[in-house]
Amino acid sequence: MSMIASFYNGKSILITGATGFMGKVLMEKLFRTSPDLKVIYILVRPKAGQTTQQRVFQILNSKLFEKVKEVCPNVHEKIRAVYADLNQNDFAISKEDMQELLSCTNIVFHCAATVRFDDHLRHAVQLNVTATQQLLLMASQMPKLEAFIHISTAFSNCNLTHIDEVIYPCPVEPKQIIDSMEWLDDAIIDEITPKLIGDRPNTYTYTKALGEMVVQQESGNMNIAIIRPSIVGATWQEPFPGWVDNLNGPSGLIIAAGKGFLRSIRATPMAVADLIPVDTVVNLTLAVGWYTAVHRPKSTLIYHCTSGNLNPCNWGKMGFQVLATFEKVPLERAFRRPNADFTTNTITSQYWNAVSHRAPAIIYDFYLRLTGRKPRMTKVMNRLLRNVSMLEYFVNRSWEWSTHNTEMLMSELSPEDQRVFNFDVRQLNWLEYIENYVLGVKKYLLKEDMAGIPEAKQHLKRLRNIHYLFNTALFLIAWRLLIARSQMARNVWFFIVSFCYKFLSYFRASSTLKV
Ligand SMILES: CCCCCCCCCCCCCCCCCCCCCCCC(=O)SCCNC(=O)CCNC(=O)[C@H](O)C(C)(C)COP(=O)(O)OP(=O)(O)OC[C@H]1O[C@@H](n2cnc3c(N)ncnc32)[C@H](O)[C@@H]1OP(=O)(O)O
Ligand SMILES: NC(=O)C1=CN([C@@H]2O[C@H](COP(=O)(O)OP(=O)(O)OC[C@H]3O[C@@H](n4cnc5c(N)ncnc54)[C@H](OP(=O)(O)O)[C@@H]3O)[C@@H](O)[C@H]2O)C=CC1
Repeated sequence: MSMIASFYNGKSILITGATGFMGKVLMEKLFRTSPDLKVIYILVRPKAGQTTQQRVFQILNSKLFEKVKEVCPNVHEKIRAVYADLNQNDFAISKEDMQELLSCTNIVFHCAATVRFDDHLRHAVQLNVTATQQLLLMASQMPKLEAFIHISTAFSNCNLTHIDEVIYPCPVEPKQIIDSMEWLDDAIIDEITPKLIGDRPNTYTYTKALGEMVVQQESGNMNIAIIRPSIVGATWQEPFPGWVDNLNGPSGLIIAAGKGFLRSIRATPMAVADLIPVDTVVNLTLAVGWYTAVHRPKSTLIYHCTSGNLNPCNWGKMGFQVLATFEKVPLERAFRRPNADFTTNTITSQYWNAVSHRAPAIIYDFYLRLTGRKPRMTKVMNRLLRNVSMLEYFVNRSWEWSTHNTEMLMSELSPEDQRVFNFDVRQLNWLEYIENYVLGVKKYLLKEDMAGIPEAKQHLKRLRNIHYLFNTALFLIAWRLLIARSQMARNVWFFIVSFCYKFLSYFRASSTLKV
């Protein structure tokens, strides 16, 4: 019997961010491996016209939870959706709910965050720093609390190249930042944001670093641990390979590439692509929850959940495998044939953006106008290129994360726990994982039917013919313009034509002689 699984049985667990990518996989695994847990409280806000209950209902009835229903048929009764908005004071939780949470919770998993790179500093601080502080305050009033697990990111210190499992302080104290956000207006915040984030690329990584400082400062005598995953990707094994449901990280780029919108990127092919499957992160998180509660380490331990130092893969290999999978399993209704040119040079990248991205969009919009439709491709392309430029920082650098605590924890697990809560990324076969990732993007994210593959392949053949036709026409027009203007070009042209004529005459004569 798994020690970790039995540890969670009978427990009341509080999860923030349970409606997010990682939160859903965390809940799924908990219910599947510890079906006798007491209750999972999740802090949920209404969203997109759905009440909190409707959101939970939708999650529990999704494909991800199919296996859970077999092992835990009463899963609906074991999940308690608590109305909460982490942007509000006391999270806008009702008094009764708060009372129940404070008196019953044994373990807290804090996953909620804003992961947008371009979020306004005020909002990013509110969610990634202030809400973390408030949640810690709540946790400190929980008499039955055994462990508080905070999910951070391996990129919270991406301004460094070698990162240890320690907290690196930011120059300005989080408390000062929180206070200043209350009285500074947006214009001033915009002005000071670049100075505050310093050599970090965005408000996300900066506020996640501040969040870690808050955890350290407010830990009191609670058992706390911090997990730092790198770029979280689709599931590797559980509950089935390739599950993914949002566009963050590489998923959005995989779609953009598969649909032929994005055909080149400023990326370093040899740079380490530090991807980590979401089920690996969840397994480590549950193991850390158990270890922190049972072994009560004296200080707050930080666990890097990364792949680069144990089983490195690079962006070049990843891009190649993504394309190879699209050869076999193309996406439907592609705009152009998929391609992946990686360039490290800014000028070359701008050239490809003009030729490979903007020009086809303009031509397509022209065609839409001609056929009486509203042009839209240029707008889509500009937005895509803006979003891609935000990711470029991460695909042109390599980082080294030490993983002593993660490896120590692995060695502490029984063979059964190492199997059930496997986070040993050395066993990951990248080519297989990427292929499943691409298939998962097609099936679970785009909801495309596998029966449509022959039609998708046919469509790509048509696109290839259009491409050849277009290039031939372009060449002929360019050549015609050139020979109209240059004597030299005319001489070359007559030389080629007479050479071809002589060659053909000789060929015909020699074949006649043979007969
Ligand atoms: C040559 C081609 C190369 C490709 C080859 C194949 C690819 C494989 C090789 C890959 C090479 C490159 C891979 C790059 C990987 C990048 C790594 C990223 C590094 C992460 C490091 C940090 C890790 C973390 O800790 S954080 C988690 C990651 N966070 C993110 O990824 C956030 C990034 N996203 C954003 O910041 C924003 O979403 C942004 C700026 C990209 C988009 O903002 P924008 O304002 O343009 O859009 P929205 O208005 O927000 O949305 C428009 C529309 O889309 C819907 N939507 C947005 N996000 C999501 C989502 N995550 N899931 C689902 N839907 C989403 C949104 O609802 C809107 O829909 P509407 O219907 O219009 O409302
Ligand atoms: N994805 C990645 O590549 C990585 C993620 N991480 C970290 O992992 C954690 C989980 O990330 P991930 O699952 O990918 O992120 P998602 O964006 O998928 O999920 C974020 C979660 O936070 C919730 N949330 C956001 N704002 C509020 C609010 N005001 N009130 C209540 N809930 C709110 C969201 O709820 P709602 O559904 O209502 O919006 C959602 O459940 C984060 O801490 C992130 O920093 C770390 C490294 C990489």
